[in-house]
Amino acid sequence: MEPTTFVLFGATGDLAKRKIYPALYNLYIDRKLPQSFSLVGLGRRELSDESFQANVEQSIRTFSRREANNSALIKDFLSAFRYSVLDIGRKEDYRKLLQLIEQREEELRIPPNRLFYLSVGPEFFETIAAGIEESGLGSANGWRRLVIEKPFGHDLQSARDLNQKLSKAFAEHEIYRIDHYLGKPLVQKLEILQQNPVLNALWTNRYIANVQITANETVGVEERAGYYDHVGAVRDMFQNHMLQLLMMLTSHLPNNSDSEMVRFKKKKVMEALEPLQKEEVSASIIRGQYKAGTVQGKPVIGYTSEPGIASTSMNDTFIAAKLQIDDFFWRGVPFYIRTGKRMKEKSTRIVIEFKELLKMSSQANAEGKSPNLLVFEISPNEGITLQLNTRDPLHKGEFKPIQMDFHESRDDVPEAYENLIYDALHGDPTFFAHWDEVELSWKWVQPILEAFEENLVPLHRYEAGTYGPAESDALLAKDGYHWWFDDKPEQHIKTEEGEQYAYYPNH
Ligand SMILES: NC(=O)C1=CN([C@@H]2O[C@H](COP(=O)(O)OP(=O)(O)OC[C@H]3O[C@@H](n4cnc5c(N)ncnc54)[C@H](OP(=O)(O)O)[C@@H]3O)[C@@H](O)[C@H]2O)C=CC1
Ligand SMILES: O=C1O[C@H](COP(=O)(O)O)[C@@H](O)[C@H](O)[C@H]1O
Repeated sequence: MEPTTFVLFGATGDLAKRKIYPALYNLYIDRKLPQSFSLVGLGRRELSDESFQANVEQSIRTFSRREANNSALIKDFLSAFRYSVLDIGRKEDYRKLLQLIEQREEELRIPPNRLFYLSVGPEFFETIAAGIEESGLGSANGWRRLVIEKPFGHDLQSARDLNQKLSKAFAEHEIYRIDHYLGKPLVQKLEILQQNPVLNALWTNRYIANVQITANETVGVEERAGYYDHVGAVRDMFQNHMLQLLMMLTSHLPNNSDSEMVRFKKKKVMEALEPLQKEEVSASIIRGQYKAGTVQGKPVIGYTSEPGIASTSMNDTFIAAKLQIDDFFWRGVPFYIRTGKRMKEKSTRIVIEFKELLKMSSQANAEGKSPNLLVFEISPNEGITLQLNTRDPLHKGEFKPIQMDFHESRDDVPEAYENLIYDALHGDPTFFAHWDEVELSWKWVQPILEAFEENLVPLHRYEAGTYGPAESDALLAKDGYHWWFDDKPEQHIKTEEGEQYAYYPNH
């Protein structure tokens, strides 16, 4: 890998501490960092290099997925870290930064390949990009890359404005927009899995009845009231992570697709997504907000009682949607997507429900029948399960589902940020959000934002610790479906051999 200087804006912040330093440490342990690697951390706080390194050490000891207990390794890792005070609005600080970076590049005898990572609020993106451009930080004789965090805009117009400003300083191929769901190992596997001939043959409306994409969280608004109350589930999760999962699942990638092909195919999916009209949003979108309840045995307060949230807030903490992709492969297949806070369990998964093509010979035997399902468990556990219908000849040919399971041990699974930082260091944009996708996502979501704003969609209060409002179940029931796995205990069916695990609905 090419020698790199990693320039980290927001080096004293929460994201750096919880995600970026642990990811870099794990890459270092796996020998996946460039041989010549230098990091310059930036923030307004006055820190010496030594105290910055001590903070980074604390972060990796607390948050790294691998134990950080080898002092020699930690010392070597930290030796690459330097700190410089920089106020984003102060031009002279960029010139000072340039001097420091040039000095480090000279010491290490490395070319000026610079990765600028903006782990700061989006209100600073434009000023930083301009500061990099004007100071000469970005015009040396090496490559430069800009890694930015979400949120990318607040709506379609603000996203376009932001993109236009960034593109004054950086070309699209130099911009790496992080969507951490694209870094999750199983999401990355979707690219390859759908090219597998076994799955590829089934990946159409001929065999698939419906697709369900769920990202349920047990946490509430936490300490992020100021941010979350202005974005809600629709902007925080749906416009980015959920639509990215949809694109990754449905893009029909040809074998050996490169990043250009991945982007092209994802864009095609977004273009084929049937648009919503503002007035019709309430027919296919369910908006919810949690009230007090019990999550995993602990009583929790309702959203409007959370610190920093107004008692009159109409913000959405849950959204469920029915989408249709109008193309050759997916026409007629409903895609149900939901995400919410303060739900019963933490679970991100995709369920593919297959059509029942073979009629059961006798109605009696069809009792307990369940469709064939393919389940991608994305987090917290990673796995793939295929549930197939079969009959048990020993028991009057009764229906009996069997499961084929693959599960990854959690210790072996790299964190999303490890994968993404590694790709950015490598210059591989496959798992970053291209502007075309971001713009099309905002465009699709825009009528929902307006309908919410104008209160054209009812806000359903749901009890914390449940699976969201009943209207979310009704959205599927209208089509004769239900959300899979919403009630774990009923997933155990009793057979003569004892209790067996099977995927059963809660009704
Ligand atoms: N935290 C998380 O889990 C996630 C965060 N994000 C995104 O990542 C970004 C960073 O979030 P997070 O780390 O939580 O934020 P924090 O508020 O914890 O940190 C903000 C950082 O920005 C720096 N900063 C703020 N103002 C200035 C300024 N004027 N000049 C120089 N530095 C400044 C702060 O340094 P100092 O105070 O020293 O100046 C600090 O290092 C945001 O865009 C957020 O939306 C995205 C996904 C998850
Ligand atoms: O981007 C975000 O994601 C997290 C959920 O991420 P996960 O990896 O734990 O599934 C969410 O809590 C947060 O509100 C949102 O900003």
